[in-house]
Amino acid sequence: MSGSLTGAALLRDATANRGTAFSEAERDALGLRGLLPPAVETPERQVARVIDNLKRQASDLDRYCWLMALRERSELLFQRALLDHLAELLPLVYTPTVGQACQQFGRIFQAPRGLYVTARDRGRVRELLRRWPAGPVRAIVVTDGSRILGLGDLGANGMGIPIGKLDLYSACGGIAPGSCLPVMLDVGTDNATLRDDPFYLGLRQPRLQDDDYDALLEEFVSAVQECFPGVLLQFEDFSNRHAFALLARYRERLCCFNDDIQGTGAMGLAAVNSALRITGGKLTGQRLLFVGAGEAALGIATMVKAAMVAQGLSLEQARERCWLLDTQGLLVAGRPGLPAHKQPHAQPRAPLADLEQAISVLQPTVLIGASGMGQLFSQPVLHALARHCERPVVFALSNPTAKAECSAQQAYEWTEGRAIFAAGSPFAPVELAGRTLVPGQANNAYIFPGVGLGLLASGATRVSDAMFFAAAAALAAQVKDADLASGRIFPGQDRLREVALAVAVAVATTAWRDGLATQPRPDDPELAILASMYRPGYPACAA
Ligand SMILES: NC(=O)C1=CN([C@@H]2O[C@H](COP(=O)(O)OP(=O)(O)OC[C@H]3O[C@@H](n4cnc5c(N)ncnc54)[C@H](OP(=O)(O)O)[C@@H]3O)[C@@H](O)[C@H]2O)C=CC1
Ligand SMILES: CC(=O)C(=O)O
Ligand SMILES: [Mg+2]
Repeated sequence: MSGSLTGAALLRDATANRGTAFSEAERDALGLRGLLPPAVETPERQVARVIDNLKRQASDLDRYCWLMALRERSELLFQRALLDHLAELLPLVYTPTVGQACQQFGRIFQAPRGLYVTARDRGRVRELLRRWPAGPVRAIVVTDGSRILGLGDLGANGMGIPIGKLDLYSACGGIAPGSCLPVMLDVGTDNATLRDDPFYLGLRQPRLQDDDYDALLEEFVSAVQECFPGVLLQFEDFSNRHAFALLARYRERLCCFNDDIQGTGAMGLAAVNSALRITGGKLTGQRLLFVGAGEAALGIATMVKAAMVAQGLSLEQARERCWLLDTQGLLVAGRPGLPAHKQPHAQPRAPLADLEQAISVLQPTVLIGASGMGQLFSQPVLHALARHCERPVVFALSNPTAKAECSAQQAYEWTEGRAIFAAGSPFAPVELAGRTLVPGQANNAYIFPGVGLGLLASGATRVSDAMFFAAAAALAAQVKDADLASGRIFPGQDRLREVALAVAVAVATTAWRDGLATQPRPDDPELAILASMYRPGYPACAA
């Protein structure tokens, strides 16, 4: 309960309000009688009303708005509905609808949420952070809005992403919403359409560059360390112009990680390993072709190569099995202007210009799209893949749905139902030749909530690569034979909380093993972490 609030003030406090679930006794003790309709309802009945209302909305964006408005009335009911209907509501608070919400952010804006630190706040960032009213902050998700899903630079509209990611921290990772802080670093936007949009809510100026950008980031991270000691900082949807450099700069300074590089890396490694349980192949025998050579692709390629090396290949041999293609063609050594983050992935061979040619020549067994470009996996591309590979693995990781490199229907149809398909955004099962094929959702949502929980449970001071390998193994171990039998390489979204617990135990165990923890190791880590997880319960009021 929020302090000693009573009466109308209590009903207006979103963190404390339970609406019609206040009991008869609470209504008397808290001065609520007369301010509520007489029915006393169970949380289940309240959630049923939420679902009923959502069904009656005209569009998913309307459903998103309805849920955000609900949260302004009762955070508890919002969280309860999300937890009880995770698979159903995930596509609303997360991809794909959150993408639309970000695009329309200024139009659908109802109430501020989270913290805005802007280019104009140089010199007073600490002051802003100290202004945050909610309880002790344990987890921050921060973006600068420069690469929101596959939608590009959305400036301050990108705030929908940290909000959505933190909803999953609570619903899946069991981290209390009151200790989660979404942050928008508004450094301007290079999206001229947005800057001209009358409803745009961010700074109408070009993005800060170079030293000015770095100085604001430095001030922000220092202020975070000072104001919220021990906090976990997740970098999200920064463009690759800064993402790799920021990770390198800060990973040894505080407990932080980049979800798009590292979280996606762990998810991708687990996804490939799960798919191989269907094909019966070995990781060291695969040839992977990534379309895209940015954060997601390089995050996965780095982890896959390390896993191949751990299984006996030399780094050189592992490198020869992972090919990357970007807007300039295949990543080959000696290509002029290769940025530092791409260099370790370039291959000493003649360039190949296009995807179809690359497939014919390299004959990949695993094709991974992380390009942010919808429909790149055309019919000829998937035909070429299926020609040389009996069970091709096809991951269309780009979000939201319209940016997927192909749909589930296309992946199955164009490979005669032989593909093992998963996508970043959810796709419905596909009926083909009398079979029902169930695509998995290959999204870092299967990793980051558990990583966050494990880091906080162990009080980790730093986030290590070993933690992401442990997270990948824990996720892969959660995949059941029944999932694979339907073609789905990950557990259903309704099991995301269970998955997060398993990932958290693996991450925390790594922190305890490697001397990165500040919290004592409990006798039974799984039981202790489970007990620590937030549940949107309705305890009796201290009346
Ligand atoms: N499913 C999941 O869990 C995740 C999905 N994603 C999604 O992946 C996508 C990419 O994200 P991220 O890696 O961070 O973005 P980046 O901008 O870092 O990388 C995009 C890459 O795609 C390349 N590319 C763009 N168009 C083409 C094309 N036509 N042909 C070949 N390559 C192309 C770019 O080439 P160049 O380098 O030459 O510009 C770049 O290398 C986004 O849609 C995002 O939503 C991201 C993280 C997690
Ligand atoms: C899933 C995710 O992090 C992305 O698409 O950026
Ligand atoms: Mg992201």
